Formats: sequence, C-alpha cells, structure tokens
Amino acid sequence: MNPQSLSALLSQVIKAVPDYPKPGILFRDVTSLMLDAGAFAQVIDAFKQQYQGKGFTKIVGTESRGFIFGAPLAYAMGLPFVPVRKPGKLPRERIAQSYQLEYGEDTLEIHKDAIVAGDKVLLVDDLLATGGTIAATTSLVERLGGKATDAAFVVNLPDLGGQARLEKLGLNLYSLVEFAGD
Ligand SMILES: O=P(O)(O)OC[C@H]1O[C@H](OP(=O)(O)OP(=O)(O)O)[C@H](O)[C@@H]1O
Ligand SMILES: Nc1ncnc2[nH]cnc12
Repeated sequence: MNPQSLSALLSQVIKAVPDYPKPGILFRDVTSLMLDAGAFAQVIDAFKQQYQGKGFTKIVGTESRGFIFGAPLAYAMGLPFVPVRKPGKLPRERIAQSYQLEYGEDTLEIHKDAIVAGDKVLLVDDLLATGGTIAATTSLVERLGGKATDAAFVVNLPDLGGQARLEKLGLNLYSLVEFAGD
C-alpha cells in the first residue's frame, strides 16, 4: 500500500476520544486500529519495508503501546526485541530515567544487559506527542553504550513538539499518519 493510502486508512481506523484521560486531551486510540487485522498488518509491513537492511541490531519498544508494534516488527525483521518498562516491572539489574508526559510524569527502566556497546537501535512506539517517552528511551539506550539512530511511530502529533524535540537529539523519525491541530 502506498504511503498516502496507508495514512488515509489509519486516519479512519484510529478513533479520536475527546477529554481522555484528562480534559483538553484528544486521545488517539490505536486499539481501534488493532481491531482491523489488515490495517495492523499494513503498519508492520510499512515499518519493515522502511528499516529492513539498514543494519539495526535491536528493536526497543516502550511500555505498553510500544510493545504492540515493536515486538511484531522485531519478529518480522528477525531482530531481538528489548522492552523498556514502567518502574518495578523488570526483575534483573536495571537503570532508570524519569520524564514528563503530555498528561503527567513517569519513569522508565531497561535491563542493563539488554543493550551492548555498538548496538544500532530502532525505537518503536505507537505515538509521538511531546517526545518525552522517546527522549527518555534514547537516554537509557545511550547510557548503556547503544546508538539509537531512528524512531518509528504509527501516529505523529506534530503540534505537541515531539518531532522538533527528537530531531534536535539527532534522531531520524518516521511516522505513518499525522494529526495536526490536536
Ligand atoms: O511523546 P510523549 O509525550 O512522551 O507521549 C507518547 C507516549 O504516551 C503514551 O504512552 P503512555 O505513557 O500513556 O503509556 P501506555 O503506552 O502504557 O498507555 C504513548 O503510548 C507514547 O508512549
Ligand atoms: N493525545 C494522545 N493520544 C494517545 N496517546 C497519547 N500519548 C500521549 N498523548 C496522547
């Protein structure tokens, strides 16, 4: 499917929920996309086409919606998948990074042995808003000696500033649909 058709399909299947989880937030709900098996497959295929053969050694997905797209992409590309998790969920030695969200504050953690020096990492998440989640994830990867060069999203909300923030960090960004004016 060409990028324009995929973007049009995604803007139909991703439902918008006003005032969730707080007044003033327009929530872009990817669970309605996952109910459409064909659209879900198109997302994973588009990511694979974008990144296959580019030398990535690991895919890192951020809890929880980053797991939904990151893990099937890792399977499709034959790469290891590394979960970055909310606090208290990883059982072995780990490092932590705090960050601001569009609607709150949180901390993320990664297992110390999940990234090794020289890893070339693709970050995957469902949605880019302020960029706090992926900035924190980039920092976790780089503190362990990896290089996070690229980040892939289903949805980009460019008005919330994440795109500009992550580009300043030197990340190459790729998203399948943009919603401006949120
Ligand atoms: O660009 P940002 O401003 O950081 O926002 C985007 C992040 O916010 C959401 O996750 P959330 O923390 O709500 O957790 P969830 O995936 O577990 O729902 C979303 O899945 C992204 O990870
Ligand atoms: N507007 C939004 N919709 C869905 N997930 C989000 N995560 C951060 N902002 C969001």
